[in-house]
Amino acid sequence: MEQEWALHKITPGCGGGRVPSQGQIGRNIAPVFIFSALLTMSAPLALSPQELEKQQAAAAAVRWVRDGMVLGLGTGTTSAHFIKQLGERVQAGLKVQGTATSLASEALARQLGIPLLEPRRGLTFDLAVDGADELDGQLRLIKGGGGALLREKTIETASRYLLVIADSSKVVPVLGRFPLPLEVVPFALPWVLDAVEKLGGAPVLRTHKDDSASPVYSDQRNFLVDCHFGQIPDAEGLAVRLKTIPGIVEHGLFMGLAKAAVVIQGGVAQVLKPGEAARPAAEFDELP
Ligand SMILES: O=C[C@H](O)[C@H](O)[C@H](O)COP(=O)(O)O
Repeated sequence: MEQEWALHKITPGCGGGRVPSQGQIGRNIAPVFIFSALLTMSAPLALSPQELEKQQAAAAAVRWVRDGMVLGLGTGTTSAHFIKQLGERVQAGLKVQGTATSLASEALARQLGIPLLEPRRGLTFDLAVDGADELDGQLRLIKGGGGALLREKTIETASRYLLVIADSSKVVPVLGRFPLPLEVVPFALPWVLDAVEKLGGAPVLRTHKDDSASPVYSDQRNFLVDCHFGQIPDAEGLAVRLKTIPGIVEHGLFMGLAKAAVVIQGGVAQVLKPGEAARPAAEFDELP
């Protein structure tokens, strides 16, 4: 299925192999529907400690959404918690509109009754809320573990405020533990792999977990390549070099975009801002 990646995440440091984040799910079943069903089942599901942290970060963020906001809706498991909680507020009367950063998030938002806006000239966003695969103290991000990096960077560049929501595992001193995702035009793949190796990376074409001959496609029908660079001390420099390689449509380094992050630390939702000490999210009545 085209959207299978929505429930699969690559595992840091293991050659781009991916694990289902909702258990073993058959490839022939649309994951959006499974995920939606899980979110709407009446019997409460036991969430793992990590899922509870994601839910907690999402709850802190949804508290700052106000009537009239135009929202960018992120992709991934943490964003799905946010969309679900936003949907509850919309059902309770909150007036917002949004554009989703993936077909999976769009389907979830639509199912929950969140009004959606199509891409158009001049459309900007008051607030984008999205997860991340890694973030450092300057709020540099690695994103794209769910394959949505191109739409995410597009929407988040058009947003006045990007708020990252993340569980405690996502904060790192230096980016690079998580392999850097690239979206690559299929024709260009061999030369992109050569060029990334010359930059010191170990690129791996993302394939389906149960069929390593079958590449994962992005929503744009491009390939996804996960690049192990080890620590990335000069993320800005690497981003510039990746942009010069023909066939790389986008890379998963997001710099200078996030205004703040809500991260769970010691069980408490903390606000991180670039280069500042953490403060409890509960101290902020409005966006930090
Ligand atoms: O392409 C996917 C996105 O960049 C996600 O926001 C990122 O992978 C984090 O996902 P999760 O919240 O599932 O850890």
